[in-house]
Amino acid sequence: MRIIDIREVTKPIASPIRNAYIDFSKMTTSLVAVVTDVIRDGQRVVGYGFNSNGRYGQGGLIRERFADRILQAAPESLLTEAGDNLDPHRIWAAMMANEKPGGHGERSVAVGTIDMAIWDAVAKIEGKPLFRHLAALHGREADPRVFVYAAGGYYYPGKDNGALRAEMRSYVDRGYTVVKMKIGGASLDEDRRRIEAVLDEIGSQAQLAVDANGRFDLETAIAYAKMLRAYPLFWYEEIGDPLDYALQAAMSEFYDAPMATGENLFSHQDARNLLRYGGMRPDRDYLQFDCALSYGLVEYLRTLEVLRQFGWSPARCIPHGGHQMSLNIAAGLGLGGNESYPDLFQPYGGFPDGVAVQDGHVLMPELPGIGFEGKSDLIAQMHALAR
Ligand SMILES: O=C([O-])CC(=O)C(=O)O
Ligand SMILES: [Mg+2]
Repeated sequence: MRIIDIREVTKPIASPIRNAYIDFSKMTTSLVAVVTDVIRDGQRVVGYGFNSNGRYGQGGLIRERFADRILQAAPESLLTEAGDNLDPHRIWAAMMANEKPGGHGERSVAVGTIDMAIWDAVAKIEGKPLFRHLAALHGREADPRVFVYAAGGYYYPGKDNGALRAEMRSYVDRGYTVVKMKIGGASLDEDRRRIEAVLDEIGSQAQLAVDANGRFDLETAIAYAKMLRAYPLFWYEEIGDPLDYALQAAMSEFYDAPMATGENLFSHQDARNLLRYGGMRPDRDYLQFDCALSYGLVEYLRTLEVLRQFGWSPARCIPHGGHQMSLNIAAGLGLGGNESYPDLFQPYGGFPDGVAVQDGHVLMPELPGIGFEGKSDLIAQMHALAR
């Protein structure tokens, strides 16, 4: 059993949207295929991965460092002890040979993308959905019913509050019970009007989360906290710079209701610093680490271990990114749910065809691997790369 090829291509996921920090007019993602020599049900096993959204394609790093290290390793050194499957942990170690610690820049995205494809292949070789395989590995009961929330509410050229209301209404009509919108890309007064418009639209049918995308300094963060605490928000997200743990810690004095952060922390060491120094509260706050951006599931398992050491439940994790990989981790390892972007970043995000949101939850279908084969627009792109 061996990996015979790793292919990658950069794909556009551009749209005219803007958050408080960036626009997505040139956004891309890397799509990766890990081709094995294993045959299951008459088909070659190929694992697929991509890197969520927000960090652009990582083809240079994948081509120049990480894919070659896997392809050049002795094939048997990448297998489980029993030799009956690929071992994601050993493959991870091969990828990270000769990489210094710290400075967790975007190599974590390149590694996370390949890691997703490896786990897809592993679960296909097992002939199981990844969430069932993960639950079995960890001696847990899988729960195929996963909470999802609808992320959107971006700043958009020409979009007024009427269009924002219509967008949020459409999420509620599609079964979501929590919706999210951007803040910090307009004045505080304008954001207040946007929030009030959305709250008026969704009424008691759903709750609203707001996301500042790391834009605020402490003074602005506090000014917004004083405005926001008048509303019954689901969470106040990524308030200041992702690495400014002192700012995050200070916010707990000004904001009692739930806060969320972590989508731009890319290692278990950074996650640990957040828990050590960020004043996050395990009884109400949420952690949004996205494995696709942060060295993959092999590293995410280390992050979950850090959480355990600090007294946090995995149920406080609702990852960023809206991809099926995190859905599987949620269903298999008991995360609190997953993000979803009903109208963005297609075909990469979302659910297998026919999976509908009901009462804010989806039911995972029983597809081998991550489940990409169940999403026709996505698997068409994947098959074009390798099959
Ligand atoms: O706008 C983005 O970069 C995405 C984001 O923060 C989120 O989904 O929470
Ligand atoms: Mg965010």
